[in-house]
Amino acid sequence: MHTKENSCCCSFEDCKLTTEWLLSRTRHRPKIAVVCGSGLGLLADSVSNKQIIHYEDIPNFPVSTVPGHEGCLVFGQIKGESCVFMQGRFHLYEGYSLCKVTFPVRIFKLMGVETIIVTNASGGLCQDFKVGDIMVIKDHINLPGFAGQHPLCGPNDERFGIRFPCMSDAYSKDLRKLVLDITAELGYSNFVREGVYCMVSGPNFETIAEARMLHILGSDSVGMSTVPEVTVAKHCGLRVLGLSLITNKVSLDYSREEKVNHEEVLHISKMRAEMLQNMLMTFIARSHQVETINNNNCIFSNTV
Ligand SMILES: O=P(O)(O)O[C@@H]1C[C@H](O)[C@@H](CO)O1
Ligand code: HPA
Repeated sequence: MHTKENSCCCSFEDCKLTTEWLLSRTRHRPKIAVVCGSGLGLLADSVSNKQIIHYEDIPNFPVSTVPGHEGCLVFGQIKGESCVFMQGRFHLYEGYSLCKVTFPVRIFKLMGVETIIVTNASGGLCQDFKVGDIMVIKDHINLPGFAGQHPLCGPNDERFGIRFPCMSDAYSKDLRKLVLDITAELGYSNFVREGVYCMVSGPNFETIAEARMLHILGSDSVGMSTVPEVTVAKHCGLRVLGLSLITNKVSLDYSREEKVNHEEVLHISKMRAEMLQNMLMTFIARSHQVETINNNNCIFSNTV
């Protein structure tokens, strides 16, 4: 029987059960995982030798409830590199605990993944950003974490990672450099930026006063995901690349009339997915150029 309720399912044994289930159903052994943000499921289109497994069939996995998040794992290869795409992620505002939201990250680690690429749609706070820009995430602000909504709260299992992980280097400098080199080669530099992503819980978009506050705090973009996944990935020693598509400009000005909505977010994501896909394909093909350092605190690596 698969449990689909929102009980905590993140014990090492639960993760092991799900991992063993997946390993017994696929011959793919991915080294790279990609989390597709809102409307970005198309990123998995270029995968060859595809095998699709629906979340609802996977023991302990949550299911997607948000439009633009399909709800399946896509295993396969990109330019000979074995990868898995999460077409659809989980959010705190859906009612899932952060332990459920980040569950797939630990499964990827147990399956042997070394690098995770986390993508999202976000609102631009930096006044220089334009709709359609792609922001390479260099750092984040974990706003829900400040209020105790943190995926690592609770007993720490040392098999995943240490109690007090360092987050000052959560986004690999080497991977950021590689992706920036690739964007220059592709001629994309005029719409690729670097910046700080701030997570809010959602589900409402920000008030103008909130947006002004986030901007003053040093956030270049704001969204409702990514930070829990990145935190858990760093905790268990995965290398992280974060890419944020700016789908709307967040209003800091009471005189502006535009109003953001989810349909617009999905529309812009779909329009830009091809560019992001080109970046990702080249990045995945060349990611082995960046040496794998086990920056981890985690002692299990492939013990399943
Ligand atoms: O999953 P992501 O972070 O890409 O989704 C963003 C944030 C909300 O879920 C939604 C708002 O339109 O898009
Ligand atoms: N705010 C929060 N999350 C978002 C936004 C935004 O403006 N755009 C896309 N996701």
